[in-house]
Amino acid sequence: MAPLPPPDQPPLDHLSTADLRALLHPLTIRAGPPLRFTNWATTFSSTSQAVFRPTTVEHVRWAVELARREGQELRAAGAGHSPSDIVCTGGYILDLKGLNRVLDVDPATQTFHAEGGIILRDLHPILLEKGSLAMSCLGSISDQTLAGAISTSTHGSGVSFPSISTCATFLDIVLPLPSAPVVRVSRDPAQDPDLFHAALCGLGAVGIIVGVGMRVERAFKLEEEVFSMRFDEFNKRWREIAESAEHVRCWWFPQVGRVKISRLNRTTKAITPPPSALTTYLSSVLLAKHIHALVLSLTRYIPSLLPYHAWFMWTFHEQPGRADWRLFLRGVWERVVGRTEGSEVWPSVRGLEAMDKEREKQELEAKEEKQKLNRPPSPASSDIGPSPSTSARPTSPPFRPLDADRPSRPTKLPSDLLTPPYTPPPLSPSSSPSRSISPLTISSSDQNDSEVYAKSGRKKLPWPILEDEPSYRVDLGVKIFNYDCGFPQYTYESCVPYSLTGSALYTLNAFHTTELARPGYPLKAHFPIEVRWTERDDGWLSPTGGGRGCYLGAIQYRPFNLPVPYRSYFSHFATLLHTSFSGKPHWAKSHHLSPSDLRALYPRFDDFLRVRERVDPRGVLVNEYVRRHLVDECAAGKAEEGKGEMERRVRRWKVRP
Ligand SMILES: O=C1O[C@H](CO)[C@@H](O)[C@@H]1O
Repeated sequence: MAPLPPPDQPPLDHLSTADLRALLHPLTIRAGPPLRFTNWATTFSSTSQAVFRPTTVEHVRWAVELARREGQELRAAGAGHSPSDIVCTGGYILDLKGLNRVLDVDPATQTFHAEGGIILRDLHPILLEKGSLAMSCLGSISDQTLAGAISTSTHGSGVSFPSISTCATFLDIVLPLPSAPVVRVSRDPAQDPDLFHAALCGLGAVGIIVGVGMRVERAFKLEEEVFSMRFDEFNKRWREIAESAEHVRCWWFPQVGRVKISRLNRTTKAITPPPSALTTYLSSVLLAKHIHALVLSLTRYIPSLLPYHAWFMWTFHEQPGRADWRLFLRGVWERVVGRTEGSEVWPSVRGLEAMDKEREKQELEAKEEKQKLNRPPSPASSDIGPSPSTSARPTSPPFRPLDADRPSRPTKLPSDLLTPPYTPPPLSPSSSPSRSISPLTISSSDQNDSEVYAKSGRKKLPWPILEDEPSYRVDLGVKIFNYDCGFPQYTYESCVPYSLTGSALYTLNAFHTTELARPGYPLKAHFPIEVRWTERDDGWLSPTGGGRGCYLGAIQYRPFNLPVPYRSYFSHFATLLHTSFSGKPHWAKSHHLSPSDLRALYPRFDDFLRVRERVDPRGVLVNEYVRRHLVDECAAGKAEEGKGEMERRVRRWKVRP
């Protein structure tokens, strides 16, 4: 392990525990609300002994050393966004948000070095101002800290874009070893690459990430095209769609049988004017927040309203075409007569038989796919390999690239990102996928582009690919990647191998459609289901560490912060994806897999545990989350007993509901 330069880390042995406490005193909170950690979704909270608010790496070392000497549990807290108990502890919490400096931005190598506690939202403007740089891919929000996003393998969407942590070039980590050393780790064989690969999705269990070196790209604008499709068409043509743009993300409304698709490409076109303040208020605040929350709170008592509400929100808020009451009324009518457009699986006996047959076929495919997973990956392919069904399926005409009539643009990152085993691209500006654009100035060629776009961009594409007008907008990358995720929510997300996307979607649709047909809609599922694709990466515990993947995410909103039923729905959703498709849960989202379940999914699971034991032999960083999912089969066993665990947790730290 390569320690940082010695002046940064004098040994701590000369300090007694009392000295450490005295040094930490001004940074310590021992009373009041901050002692109660609550995550963003207000779904998990814990009361700790003390919260430390370090502003320097030295402060972090003192806190880590104190916890190690006292035998206290210590967990790093970032922005608290994770909808899980990953941070919860009755011991010490290290609130890293004060460790938020950007130490270096280098436009020449397109890299930066920042402290781990910086929130992504605060990092973006600094990268832009200091180096005209931007992160290559982001998820739907930038509310997480840099270290938090790395530690949980936070992802965006794009078949050529791996998770955020893959862009890390080095990490500075404080270890809970004697004297709390700070080490710099990287892919370099001299810089403990094992610890680096463990820390790329380290779940706060392999040290405290205080510094991050990261590869970025020249700041860019994105053009977004939004259109919608019937689910069955989407289910057949998902691969064409996923590979048709740099970033593609989809929101599926199972109650409506349609999918909203957003395709993003880098562009030099002019930024499009935002909608008026009134339109934004009516659509994004009044409708998407207040009315949505009001109806969802009613559906806690009358769940049969949910499918109608899905049609309402689809018609008036989500679908890219013009809002039209007739569309909503058609949805209501279809619901009344018991059929949902866009689904090939009708809830009739005939439909259910067909569904069972197809299900058997899917299971067989999944089995074959699982067997393939156990074989070493072929060096020629970046995903697990095409499934027999998907490769033999092209019954429809090829998906027409939506910008066929537009100037061509780069669509992929360098091919060395796609070839396993993963080796990071050299940090030379010439290897960057980006182009020299200034996002803040609109050149005359931008204006020309804009005219071309205005003339050719709004063509209606042929039935049945597009039934409504696509909509377009251009803005800075970050403003397009991120969007308002509404209000607090329970979420569950699972990553299935890329080639199983179609089968997994089919199975989920069969499940939703069957449940939709049951009187009173006991499934009580909200909407939408998010569908996003991510390239293979090299984190040992990254869900896409073994190959390109498709993330499928369910959301149950908490209107006005009220609890809603979600366990039964998420448990079906999770079990379907885990058992039939080797689905790996997103680590930041609450799940029930035990160490042995996870060992079967991750070939480097035991390597991770070995590294963990090496850097944290006293288990300072082991909280209940880490025990349950990584190190203690017994803790997980108790969790699987079901309610027992939940009740115990409610006593130790209140879980709502
Ligand atoms: O991935 C996701 O991020 C947002 C915010 O947590 C959530 O809506 C979605 O599942």
